[in-house]
Amino acid sequence: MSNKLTILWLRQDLRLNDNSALQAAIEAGGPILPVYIDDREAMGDWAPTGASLWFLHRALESLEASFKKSGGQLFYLKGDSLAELKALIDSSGAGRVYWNRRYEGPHRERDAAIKKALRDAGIEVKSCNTSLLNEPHTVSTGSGQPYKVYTPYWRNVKERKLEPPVEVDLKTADFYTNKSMGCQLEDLKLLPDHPWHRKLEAYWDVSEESAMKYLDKFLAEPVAAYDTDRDLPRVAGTSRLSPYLHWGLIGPRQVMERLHATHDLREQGPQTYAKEIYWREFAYNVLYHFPHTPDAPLQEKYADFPWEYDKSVLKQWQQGRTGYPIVDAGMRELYETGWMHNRVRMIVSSLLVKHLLQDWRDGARWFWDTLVDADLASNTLGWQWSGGCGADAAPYFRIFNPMTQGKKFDPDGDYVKHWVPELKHIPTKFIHEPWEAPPSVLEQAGCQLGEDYPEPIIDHKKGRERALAAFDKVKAS
Ligand SMILES: Cc1cc2nc3c(=O)[nH]c(=O)nc-3n(C[C@H](O)[C@H](O)[C@H](O)COP(=O)(O)OP(=O)(O)OC[C@H]3O[C@@H](n4cnc5c(N)ncnc54)[C@H](O)[C@@H]3O)c2cc1C
Repeated sequence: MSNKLTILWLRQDLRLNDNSALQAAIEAGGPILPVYIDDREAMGDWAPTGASLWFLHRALESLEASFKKSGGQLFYLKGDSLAELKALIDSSGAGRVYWNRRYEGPHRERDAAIKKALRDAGIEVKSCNTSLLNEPHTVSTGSGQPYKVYTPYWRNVKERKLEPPVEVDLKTADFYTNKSMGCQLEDLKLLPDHPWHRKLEAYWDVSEESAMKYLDKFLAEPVAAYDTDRDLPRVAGTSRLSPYLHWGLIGPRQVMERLHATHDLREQGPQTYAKEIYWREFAYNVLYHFPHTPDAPLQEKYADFPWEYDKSVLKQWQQGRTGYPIVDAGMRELYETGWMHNRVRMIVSSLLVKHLLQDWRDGARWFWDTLVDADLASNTLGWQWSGGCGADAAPYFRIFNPMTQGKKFDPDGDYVKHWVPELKHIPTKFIHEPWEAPPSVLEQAGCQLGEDYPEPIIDHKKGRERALAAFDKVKAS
C-alpha cells in the first residue's frame, strides 16, 4: 500500500463490479483517477463507429454517474493514449497506471509500447484480465498451437476452474477529483451526426444495472428453452447481452457465476448458453493468434476469391430490399435496433457472400457500422464462418436456402411480417417466397411484386450454382 495516485485507464471494461483493474487500484492504496481516453486513431480502420459509438456514449454516461455516486469522477481525454497518459501523469502527479487488457492486434501493440514507455519513466504499470474467462495465451492444443476449431477448444476449457467475479470494495476506494481537468463526454463527439441513432434509444437501456437485470430476466425463464428458442428470431429467446459484454458493462465471470448459481449445466438450455459464452472466448482466441483476420481470410486459399464487387447489390442488401423476406427482415431489424438475431445474421451473411458473391469484408464493414455489439473478434469470426474461409467455418459449398431457413425458423412468418410490413397480408404459406403466390393472392394482400416489394435479387438456384462455380475455381487453383 502506498499513497501514490493511480490512474485507472478504462476502455472496454465500463463497469464498477467485477472490474479487476479497479479492485487492484483500490488495493494499491492512494487516490484513484479513472479516465476514458478517446483514441479512435489507434484502431485505424476498425475504430468503433456508428451504433457502437452511440452505445459507448450511453455506457460512459452511466459509468460517470456510478462513479459520482461513489464519490468519484470519471475523466475524459481525447488524443493519442500515451501522450494523454503522460500529460495526465504530469498534471496529477500519478505514480501508477492500471488497466484491463485488450486482445485486438492494434491494441496489443499499443499497450505493450505504453507499458514500456511508462515503466521506463518510473511509473508502476499493471494490466489485468476482466473480459474473458480464459485469456488466449493460456489455451493451446497439445502441441502448443492455437485452436482453429471450436469443439476441441471447448473440450479443453470447459472443465477449467472458473474464476469468480472480482469483489470490488468501493467503500474503501479513495477517488481523485478535479473539476477543471479533462473534457466533457459531449466533447468526445461519440454520437453520430446522423439522427439515425435516436431510434436506438427506444431499444436499449444502457447501464451496468440494466445488464444485470437483463441477465436475471433471461436466467429466470428463457434460458431453460434456449437450446431451441435461440434459433427463432420472433421469440425473445436469447439474452441480448452482446453489446453489454462487448463494452464491458457486464463480464463473462459474472454471467457464468449467475448461470451456475441458478441452473444445472447438465440441462440442455443452460449448457448451450454456456457454450455460446465460450464461442465469444473462441472468437477472441482466434483474433489474438491471427490478428490479421479482420482484413484477410484465415484460410489463405480464399485470399483471391473472385468477388463481384457490385455497389448496387450491396446497397439493396444493406437496405433490406433483396426480395428474400427473411433477409430483408433481418437487415431492417439491424438498421432499426442496432442488433440482429444470430440465426438471421447467418442467413443474411450467407446470401451476401454466396448467392450475391460480395466480399465478406463489405458485409462485416456494414455490420461494424450498424451493430451496437460490433466486436472485432465475433464479427470477424461470424463473417469468415459465413464466407467459409475462417476458423471452424461452414464449408463454402454448404449454401443456406433462405426460403427453407425462413420456413424452419420463422414458421408463421411473424418475424418477416413485423419487419417487412409490405408483406403483412401475404398468407403464411407464401410469406417466405411471395413470388410463388398466385397473382390473385398478391392482389388481395395489397402487394405487387416489383412495386411494393422487390422480386428476388437473384434466383436461388442460379445464385447457388454461381457460388459453387466460384468455389470450384478456388479449389482448382
Ligand atoms: C455474420 C455474423 C456477425 C456477427 N457479429 C457479431 C458482433 O459484431 N458482435 C457480437 O457480439 N456477436 C456477433 N455475432 C455473434 C452473435 O450473432 C451475437 O453474439 C448474438 O446474436 C448476440 O445476441 P445475444 O446477446 O442475445 O446472444 P445469446 O444467444 O444470448 O448469447 C450470449 C452471448 O454469447 C456470445 N455469443 C453468442 N453467439 C456467439 C457467436 N456465434 N460468436 C461469438 N459469440 C457469441 C455473445 O457474447 C452473446 O451475447 C455475429 C454472428 C454472425 C453470424
